[in-house]
Amino acid sequence: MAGGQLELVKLTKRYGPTTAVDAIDLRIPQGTYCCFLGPSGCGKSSTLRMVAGHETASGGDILLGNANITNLVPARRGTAMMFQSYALFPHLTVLDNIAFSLKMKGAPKAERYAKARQVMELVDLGKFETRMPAQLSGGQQQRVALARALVTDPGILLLDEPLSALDPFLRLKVRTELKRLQRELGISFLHVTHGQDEAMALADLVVIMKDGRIEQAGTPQDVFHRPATAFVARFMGGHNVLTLDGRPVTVRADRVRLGTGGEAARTMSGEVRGVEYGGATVTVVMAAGEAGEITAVIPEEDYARAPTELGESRPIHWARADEYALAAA
Ligand SMILES: Nc1ncnc2c1ncn2[C@@H]1O[C@H](COP(=O)(O)OP(=O)(O)OP(=O)(O)O)[C@@H](O)[C@H]1O
Repeated sequence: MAGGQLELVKLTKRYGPTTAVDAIDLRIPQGTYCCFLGPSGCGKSSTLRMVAGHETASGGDILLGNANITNLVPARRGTAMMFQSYALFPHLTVLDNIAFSLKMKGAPKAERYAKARQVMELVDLGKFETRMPAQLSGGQQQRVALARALVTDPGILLLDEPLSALDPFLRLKVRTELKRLQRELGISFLHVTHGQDEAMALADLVVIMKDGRIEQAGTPQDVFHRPATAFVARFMGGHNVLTLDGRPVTVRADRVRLGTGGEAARTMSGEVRGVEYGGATVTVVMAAGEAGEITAVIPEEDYARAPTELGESRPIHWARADEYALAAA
């Protein structure tokens, strides 16, 4: 399947009185790894389910390539979805689980198995073809689910929290594998996640949602270095959101330093409220009067030269060039 650009135009989902997705516009070029990020209930899954066709749109359009797929049945869209629960058939072998959707499409047996084996190689499942799902580890079951979604040659792969059931070690490993697969296949992946780190590591395009709307869509560098709103800055973490000279600004925590700065810096006094050792860095939380609470993340060797005491008053500073103006709330 060619796939092509995915475009959401004023896409809306209402459940009774609740507007879960509020007229969002988004363009995702072909071959993009796109992560949807946001707090619980912001509408990420509803958006994904509308693209998959598992949920009807209450308004707006979904365009894939040259086709308007808004009202097509899921099997006709050229999309495939990998579920968090994997949803494997317990009584079918790995090979039959993966070949199943081709059987539904009426493909002859030899063709289904050849295609299923090709996809199994892609996700490194070759030696498990005769196993039943119960005889596989969680990570292997997940690869079966992934292969099953890919066997129909989708133009877009949709993944709803695909890594959340895995332990941290496996999560990192599968994350790398997903990225490799996406690059190899050249199709877009739309991946819903709660994890900022996961989105930063995987995405070409990060879409941050809040209350059914897109708060910001951009590269990981865009959303981290240039958060559009206080919400994005706080949600991505690593930022101080402050009111300076009467306007909302953000200053990255790793740009704040202890001590007095030069002329190009803004220096203020803070009282040390907390110190947390983090290995390569030390996090110091200061109460800075009207500016509010300021967090500084300092390289360990800098901190070791002038350690702080709780309750102590200390000057802190940062370069004015590191202040980034936010849109007013
Ligand atoms: N089938 C449904 N019926 C009624 N309300 C629903 C339904 N599904 C979702 N909602 C509501 O729509 C809003 C968005 O839900 P959605 O599942 O899209 O959010 P989400 O960002 O994916 O959340 P989470 O991260 O918790 O999965 C929520 O307020 C939710 O309660």
